[in-house]
Amino acid sequence: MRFSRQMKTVEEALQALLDKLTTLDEEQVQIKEAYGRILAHDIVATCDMPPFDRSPLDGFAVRAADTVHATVEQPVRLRVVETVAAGKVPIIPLEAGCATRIMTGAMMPAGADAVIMFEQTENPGEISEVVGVKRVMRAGENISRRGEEIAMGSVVAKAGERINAGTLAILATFGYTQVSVIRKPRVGLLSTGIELVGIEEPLTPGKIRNSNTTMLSALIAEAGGIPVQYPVLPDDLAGAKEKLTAYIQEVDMLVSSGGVSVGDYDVIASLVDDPDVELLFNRIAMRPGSPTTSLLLSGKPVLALSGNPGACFVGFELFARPALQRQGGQPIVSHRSIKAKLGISYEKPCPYPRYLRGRLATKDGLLLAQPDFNDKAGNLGTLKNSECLIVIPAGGKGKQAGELVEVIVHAAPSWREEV
Ligand SMILES: Nc1nc2c(c(=O)[nH]1)N[C@H]1C(S)=C(S)[C@@H](COP(=O)(O)OP(=O)(O)OC[C@H]3O[C@@H](n4cnc5c(N)ncnc54)[C@H](O)[C@@H]3O)O[C@H]1N2
Ligand code: MOO
Repeated sequence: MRFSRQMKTVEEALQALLDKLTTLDEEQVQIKEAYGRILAHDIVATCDMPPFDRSPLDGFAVRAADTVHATVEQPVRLRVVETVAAGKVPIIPLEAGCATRIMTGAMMPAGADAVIMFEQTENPGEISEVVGVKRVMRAGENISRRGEEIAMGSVVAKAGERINAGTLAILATFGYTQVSVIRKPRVGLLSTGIELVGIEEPLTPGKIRNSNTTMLSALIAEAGGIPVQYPVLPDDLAGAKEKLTAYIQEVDMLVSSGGVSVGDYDVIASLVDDPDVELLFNRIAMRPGSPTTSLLLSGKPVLALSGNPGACFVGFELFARPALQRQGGQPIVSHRSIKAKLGISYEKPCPYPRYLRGRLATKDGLLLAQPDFNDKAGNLGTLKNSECLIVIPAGGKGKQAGELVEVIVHAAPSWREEV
């Protein structure tokens, strides 16, 4: 059975997983802790912005009608009745022949309908009881009107958006001290295999250090989840299943690495025929990571990635990140691929689509996708350089430099310029 199961395409497998996932519930966080979180609801403006008519300049609030004869040679002289600083309320309504000295951000006095900047008046550096206006003003000129940017009640940020510095400026301006966000998915992390030793342990023959758990913890945190690390799974099926069943009660998803192929000690693989699990997929038409498996245990998802670090990384990007995005209420980023020109020919034949790690670069202003040739599934030295997955379609020919390829961007591109 384990050797004959039908393969799903990457798209079919991802859909099968996403179909089983729902967005988690919401929680309230203080605005100080909200950076990077996902909004659970639309945010509405609680007042107009600006909240009052204000001056965008340091200058004089005037009545435009008073300035119709003003010229540089013959300025119109107005009596200065008051000075208004930002934060103060003007008390003297402006009458004909008068002006109010006004600072940037200060409230407009009643009766004024324009602001002239200091630089367009006589003796701009001087504080005097009379101001000489050197040009004609239009009614409404240089006034930021109440609500001109944002009207009270309008939606200023949408559910599902990630809170960034700009969102925080909006929340602060509208007086939100707390905000409802989607709870972060708790992701249990497991690895399998008695060859694995801890980072601090010495290497003895046959052993390697467990690098996947540390790598996956970072990827989970980066994707908005909370990694919860569990001990390496025992390599007997009954023991492993018991542990998995206990761990999954404490988290929203389990992600494991290793033990999914057809080896004698592949405990996750042995679970796929278990009547207590609902198998979503097992073996995918892709390279690397074809043994990637997913199943539901106690109704919650287990995503079993390949043990090979390169395949584990690619499997995370293609399946775990979208799954976390779905649970975390975010848009599914891998559904949006872009097209770029392949920078270097990739001619390795492959019966399945190949997801090459790579990076985005520019040459003469054009976008290039540069594959990483150190792409054996067991290699890990260049995982740190990956910012995208370049899709090479199945078939014997691969793709030539300059051909358009599909690219799934998973990290902020560095846009290095190729020379
Ligand atoms: N007869 C077959 N053998 C294999 C097949 C196959 O189809 N038929 N598929 C190969 C492919 S493709 C892959 S990928 C691997 C997947 O193996 P598993 O996911 O079961 O992983 P393991 O066998 O446990 O380990 C593979 C490799 O990765 C190392 N590893 C495991 N865990 C970690 C970790 N946490 N940190 C660092 N490195 C880890 C492990 O020592 C192995 O070297 O199977 C092929 N075989
Ligand atoms: O997933 Mo295995 O990498 O496909 O080598």
